[in-house]
Amino acid sequence: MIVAIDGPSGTGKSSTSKAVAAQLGLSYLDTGAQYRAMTWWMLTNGIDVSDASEIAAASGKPAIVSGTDPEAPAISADGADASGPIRTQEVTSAVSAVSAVPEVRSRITELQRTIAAGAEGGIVVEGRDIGTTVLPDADLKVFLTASAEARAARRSGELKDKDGKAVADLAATQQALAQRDKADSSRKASPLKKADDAVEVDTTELTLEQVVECVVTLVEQAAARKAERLEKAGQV
Ligand SMILES: Nc1ncnc2c1ncn2[C@@H]1O[C@H](COP(=O)(O)OP(=O)(O)OP(=O)(O)O)[C@@H](O)[C@H]1O
Ligand SMILES: Nc1ccn([C@@H]2O[C@H](COP(=O)(O)O)[C@@H](O)[C@H]2O)c(=O)n1
Repeated sequence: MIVAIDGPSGTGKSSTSKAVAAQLGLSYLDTGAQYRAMTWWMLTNGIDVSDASEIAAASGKPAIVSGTDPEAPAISADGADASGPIRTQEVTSAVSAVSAVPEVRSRITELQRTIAAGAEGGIVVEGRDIGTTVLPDADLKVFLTASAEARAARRSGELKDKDGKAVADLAATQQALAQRDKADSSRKASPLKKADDAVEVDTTELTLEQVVECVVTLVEQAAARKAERLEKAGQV
């Protein structure tokens, strides 16, 4: 089973994909982490991330390696653990500019296809263009959405001070999410977009557990349809 989960920022792609993969014994690939690792490597290696030609020229240099265990996702750039640094504000602010460069996308798309092809027991791949470009023949495509307010509340709820009090400014968080979505949806190369054959799940009013249950059911139904098709074709 190849499952593609796409959607805008903060809709629950990572949390849902990890939980679905863990529950169904599938591998898991966080493609946003790959773009973030490329961005982190560029920032720490003196690449001017406002210059698309400099980004393009450097895009083939770092070795980006992703783990696919949903219980322990891992990402490294040139052998250095990138899982902490890729979540900094500096990387989040620069990643859309880096990921818009076609040379970056073709390099990372190739990595993603190689990983998906090697995942013998099946894989859940989450990102922005998995159903449209990276894995257009996925067995199931899901497009997660949620209102701008719900997404901002979820994201700002993650940032707490030492006493556990939320510290993020909700309006600023909402604006930052909107800006990133606009950049990701309006770029020329493989923009964020729902695939025509994707199932849209609006998570605004759902708990994470309900979203996971819904996607697990969709995967099971897609697996049953695939088994039936293969049986009819005499391949099992
Ligand atoms: N249905 C839900 N209800 C409430 N909170 C949720 C729900 N789904 C996810 N969350 C929470 O929202 C936050 C964002 O989720 P997550 O990181 O999975 O989103 P994402 O779509 O992968 O975001 P990004 O694209 O920015 O990486 C997390 O704190 C997560 O626990
Ligand atoms: N398939 C993808 C996945 C991600 N991106 C870019 O990476 C950024 C970070 O993604 P997160 O899911 O970790 O927030 C995202 O804003 C995109 O710019 C992408 O282009 N394609």
